[in-house]
Amino acid sequence: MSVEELRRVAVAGSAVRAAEAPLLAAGRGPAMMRDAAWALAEHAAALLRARGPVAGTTVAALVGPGNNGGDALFALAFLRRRGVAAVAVPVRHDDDGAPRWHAEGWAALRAAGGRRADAVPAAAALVIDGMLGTGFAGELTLPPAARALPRDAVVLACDVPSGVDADTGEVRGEALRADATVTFGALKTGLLVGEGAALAGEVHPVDIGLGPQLPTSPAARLRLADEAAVRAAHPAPAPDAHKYTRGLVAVAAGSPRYPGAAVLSCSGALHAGAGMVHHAGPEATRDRVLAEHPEALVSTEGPAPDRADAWVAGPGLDTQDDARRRWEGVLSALAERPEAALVADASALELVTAAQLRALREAGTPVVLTPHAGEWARLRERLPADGADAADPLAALRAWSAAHGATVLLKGPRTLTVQPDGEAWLVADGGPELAMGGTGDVLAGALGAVLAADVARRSRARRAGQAPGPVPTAALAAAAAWLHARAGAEQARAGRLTTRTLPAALGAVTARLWRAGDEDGRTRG
Ligand SMILES: NC(=O)C1=CN([C@@H]2O[C@H](COP(=O)(O)OP(=O)(O)OC[C@H]3O[C@@H](n4cnc5c(N)ncnc54)[C@H](OP(=O)(O)O)[C@@H]3O)[C@@H](O)[C@H]2O)[C@@H](O)CC1
Ligand SMILES: [K+]
Repeated sequence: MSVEELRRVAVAGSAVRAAEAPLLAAGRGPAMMRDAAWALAEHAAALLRARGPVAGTTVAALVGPGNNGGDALFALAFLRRRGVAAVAVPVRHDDDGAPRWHAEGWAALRAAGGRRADAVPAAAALVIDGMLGTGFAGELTLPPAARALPRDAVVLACDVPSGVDADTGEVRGEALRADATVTFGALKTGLLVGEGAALAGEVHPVDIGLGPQLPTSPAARLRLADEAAVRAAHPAPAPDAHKYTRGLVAVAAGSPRYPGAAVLSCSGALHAGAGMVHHAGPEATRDRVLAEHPEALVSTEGPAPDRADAWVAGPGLDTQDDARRRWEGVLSALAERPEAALVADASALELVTAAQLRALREAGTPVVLTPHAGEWARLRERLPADGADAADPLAALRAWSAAHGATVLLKGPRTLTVQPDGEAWLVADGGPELAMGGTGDVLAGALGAVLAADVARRSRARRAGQAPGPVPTAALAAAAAWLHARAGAEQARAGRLTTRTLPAALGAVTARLWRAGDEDGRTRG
């Protein structure tokens, strides 16, 4: 893994340990620890500098029995040389009361003029959490010194907030919340998902030379969506584009009971760059869609099946009425053009069956299901899969996606997308501004646009005699979620609070993505 990739790819804490093992056996342990401790001290100094002068402050560390504590002790020794009063607080003791901690680390700190104490001094401007790292197993009961920290203490976690499972982000007992985490070797999945994400604060990966040893298989990595990845998944239209080469999105959404969903889904698709949107629905929703978007096509059944590049099905369908008929209509259309993609959202998540997913998989149709947490729980209950009830959110998604052959986009403040071969993406940019009715309808539409553009590009490549390769469904879904999250942030910045203006913000974000790509001289799709 390149240093650049270290910022964009996370692996399990246990994978980092496995990568360290051969280097430890080769005697590189002390050098790696020095690199880790140096980086930890640099980040600590940066945190102090943000608040005032570094020299003259007090920094304390809670120090555990293993190498995590060793990192913290060496970091204190480095800080001591910058004029910091460095205090080590051991949290484990032998029967005779002596601290159980990294002996060389303590020797280095003592030689640098640091001291030991039983509790974090009230004067500490910063507390380093060096209690437990990747060697943690089971559950943690916080030691008294950690429990006694003032609520407003600034905490910098060494590698992992103690008590967090670095593989899964689970906290089984107690854990210490951090303001920031400096993590060594690679970003660790447990810092980005589950409770770990909420406890780690800002996460800073540090290269300690493990790159070539880290796993490369998609199922062992979690990739972070960023602008470059999103532009690669959803590039600007080619200069010779016309409306069909940009992708036609068919939208089976909305009902007389929930007409707004049709409008919002169509808006989402149009503002994320669809060449054409065709709304399939009853008169009541068709009229509303046309009133908002005169450029949309509307009909009862949707476009001719060979025309649609992606179907968006589910938002605002009325399960009391004709939702099932409309859903089955979408599946029949897809059966006639299996290379078109399907977004199953909202009501479609209640309707879809295991047999339908199997048929879609066998036909080669890219499928993205878009549950939020509640819908995800119901989906797993209704359509079980071995391993899909794991407490580890990523493992559960991977198990379900592999079993049912569909990509899942799990919505939340941190959205995860996982495809059947285990490739997984994280979109960490979402904020509370998107926790509102209707934002999911916009996302479903945007996802339709991103998938349709990809399907249209592939059709063009096939016509040109090229083999376009497998559909990177999880990356495409992450791209849509990223655009949507950025649109939410844009809304918040502009002081707008209703979902009605979200599609326009999405349009601005998409246009900016494409314009910046032009300026970078990147190729077009
Ligand atoms: N090796 C290197 O050169 C490098 C290592 N690096 C650093 O080392 C860290 C990993 O170090 P590590 O393997 O020593 O494990 P670590 O996280 O310190 O904890 C182990 C101790 O925890 C204890 N313990 C376990 N569970 C517990 C529980 N539930 N409740 C209470 N205690 C529990 C257990 O003690 P036991 O209970 O078994 O007596 C064991 O002794 C890694 O995160 C990174 O910071 C980097 O600097 C890169 C170079
Ligand atoms: K720690």
